[in-house]
Formats: sequence, C-alpha cells, structure tokens
Amino acid sequence: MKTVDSYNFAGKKALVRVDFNVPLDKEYNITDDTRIKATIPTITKILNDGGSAILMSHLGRPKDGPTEKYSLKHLIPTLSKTFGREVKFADDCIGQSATDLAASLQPGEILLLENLRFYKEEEKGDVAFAEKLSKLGDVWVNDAFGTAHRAHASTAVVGQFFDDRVCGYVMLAEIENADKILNHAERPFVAIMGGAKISDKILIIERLLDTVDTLIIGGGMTYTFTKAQGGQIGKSLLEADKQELALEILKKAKEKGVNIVMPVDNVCADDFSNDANRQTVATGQIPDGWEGLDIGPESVKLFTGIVEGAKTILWNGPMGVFEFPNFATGTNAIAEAVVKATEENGAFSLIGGGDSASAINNAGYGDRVSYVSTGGGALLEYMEGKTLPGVAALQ
Ligand SMILES: Nc1ncnc2c1ncn2[C@@H]1O[C@H](COP(=O)(O)OP(=O)(O)OP(=O)(O)O)[C@@H](O)[C@H]1O
Ligand SMILES: O=C(O)[C@H](O)COP(=O)(O)O
Repeated sequence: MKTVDSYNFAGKKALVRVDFNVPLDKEYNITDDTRIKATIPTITKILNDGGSAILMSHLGRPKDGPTEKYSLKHLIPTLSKTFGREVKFADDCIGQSATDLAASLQPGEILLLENLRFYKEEEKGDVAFAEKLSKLGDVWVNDAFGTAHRAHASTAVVGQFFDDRVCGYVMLAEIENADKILNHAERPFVAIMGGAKISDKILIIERLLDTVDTLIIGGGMTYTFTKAQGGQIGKSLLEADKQELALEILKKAKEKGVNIVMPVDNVCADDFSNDANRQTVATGQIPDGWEGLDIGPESVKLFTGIVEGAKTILWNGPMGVFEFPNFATGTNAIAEAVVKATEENGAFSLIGGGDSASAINNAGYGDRVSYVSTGGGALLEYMEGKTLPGVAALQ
C-alpha cells in the first residue's frame, strides 16, 4: 500500500477523500472540528511537496439532492483558517465548474468540492459517477477513515481509475491504533461500552469477549440486561427483543472468564429532560414512570476504580444522556478516569468516535488520552474484524 509519506506529490493534483461529516449547529457553526484537524498532516504534506489538493466529502445524509443544510460551503471559513490560505469551493462535485476549477488549480492551492451525496450515485457506488470524479485529479488519496466502511463511489469505486492510490495519515493512524488494541493489548485490558442500543454494539461486544479482561457496560443498553435478569426498569430504554441476546452475552462472558461489570445504581428521572426530577436507586429497582438516564455514584466509584488500574482501555459510547448536563456525571467521571489511567498508569487509551469523542473533547481531555478515533461505525466494523471497502480499495 502506498502511503502519503512515501509519495511525492510535486506537480500533482491530489483528489483526496476526507470525512468532513462534522456536526453543525443551526447557524452552521462547526461544533466539533476533530475530523477537520485530523486531515492537516495529509493535506500539508501534499501542499509542501508542491502539489495541490482537491478535497471531496459527504456531509449528513441528504435525501433530495442539493440542500442548503447539507452544503459543504459552510465549512469554508473554518478550512481557510485551519490551512492558513484561501480554500476554493466548487458548488458541484462533478460537471463543468468543478472541472474548470480543478484544471486551474495551482501548486499549494486547495479546492473543496460540494457534497458528494447530492448525487444518489455516490452511495450506490456508481462506476460512471466515480469515473467522472476521477478525471479531476492525477492521484487518489483516501484519508476518510470515518467513511471507510462504506463502499461508495468516492471511498472505494473511484480507486480503480488511478494508477496511484495513496493511504492518508488519518487512515494509517486509525488502523495502527485499532491494531494495538486488537493485537497487542497490555493487561489488564478494560473495554467500556455505552450508548443507547445493544443491537449496534453486539458484534463488537462478542469480539471483545475473546480479548478483554473486564467489560464495563453502561448507558442505555444496560436496562435491557437488567430487565432480562428480572429487574424493574420503569420506562428506561429497552430493546425487548434483545433480552435473550443479553443473557447469551452474560453466559458467554462467564464461559470465557471475562468479568462483566454493570451499574449497581442509577440516576433516574421522571421525564426525558435535563430539568426532570431526579433520584438515585439501586439497579433493578427503578419505579414505574421513571427512567434511568445516568449511572449512579456507587457505579461511578466501581467503574473508575477498574478503569484507573487498566493498562489498555477501549471506550465507546456514553454512560448516560450526557447531552443533558444533569445526567453527564457518569460519562465525565469515566473520561477523567481514562485520563488518569493514561497519565498515571501508562495505559494505552483509545476512544471510539462519535459521542464518546465529543464527550472527551468537550471536557477538554482530547489531548490527554492516547488516541481519539475519527470513526464511529467504521471503527466498530474494523474492530469486529471486517474488511473495510475504503481500505481494501487502497491495496
Ligand atoms: N440511559 C440512557 N437513556 C437514553 N439514552 C441514552 C442513555 N444513555 C445513553 N444514551 C444516549 O445514547 C446516545 C449514544 O448512543 P449510541 O449508541 O449512538 O452511541 P454511539 O454514538 O455509537 O457511541 P459512539 O458515538 O461513542 O460510538 C447518546 O445520544 C445518549 O444520550
Ligand atoms: O459519521 C460517520 O460515521 C461517517 O461520516 C459515515 O457517515 P454515514 O453513517 O452517514 O455513512
């Protein structure tokens, strides 16, 4: 596999697939720019070599063609600031305007194409669409790890039209760090899985049972386990059809000698809102009409004690509804414990993308853990052992 390090971009127009699928607020301000910052090394290398960069990405999941809400033009001010130069914008990713702008691009210049998903052909992996994209550049660079689990035109199919397919720094770092966890985990290895649904995490949980010493489960998915074991969960999140599966996981963990740790108490609310009335109750004793929205103080003590003694940590998914400050205590406490283990115990800590990454970044801890992944689904699929189409296309 060719990598950015070993490739000389002098005089080349690099067509770079990035994952600029970043969260925007109502005024189109970027609320977490991790994915943009992550691409600085790759783009800087291209420009410093004397090449130019044509950036292509998706944003959101537009259904009906061009939509203001999903336009990548909203990223231009941030990109220009990040790269310290004007970033040009093509208001279409193919067609005459994109072709002309790409053709006139000079060494050291950056061009951003409009949202690829404004064409349904992108997600379909349409070959003719991929070929049109390929005409814009001389070499294809894939640095979109966050979208590498999609076999789309720009992430995979386009590769066949280039002699030179180059793996970017983000992609390399993501794979290297995930492999450290999968293949070289120092013990004790503790995985913390949270978030809303068991169904999204089941494959990774099963895979982890083969490698971890302790699996901590928190967040909304714990209530399905509690209910399956006969506990009272009030109106907490429940995947009723996954109760069997929950019991199956517990059984498998026992067989494999993995210690599964779940909350012993929960902060519950009488309404799904930050200002709801709150009470802390033991696990399995949530009254009717109440729902668990965070782990309780005893669980925080239990979980952080385990995390602080770990040598390898994988964290994916929040411990509660951390978007509500009154229910963010558990998630923030885990973030602090991960930092402590990393700094004081020399642990290697990898934070799975999406919500856990924004929780750790918003708490200001992004630089104090070993690695914050830019991938959500992509990281999980990689860790489940799947071949990612975006990686396969580079090989
Ligand atoms: N007890 C709970 N009740 C309801 N929702 C919860 C609860 N705990 C966590 N959540 C919600 O789960 C969501 C995140 O769950 P999800 O399964 O999407 O995790 P994730 O985004 O995959 O994690 P990551 O992004 O770190 O990979 C958050 O929006 C959070 O509010
Ligand atoms: O945010 C992500 O996980 C990636 O950008 C992929 O987006 P998608 O789930 O809409 O394909």
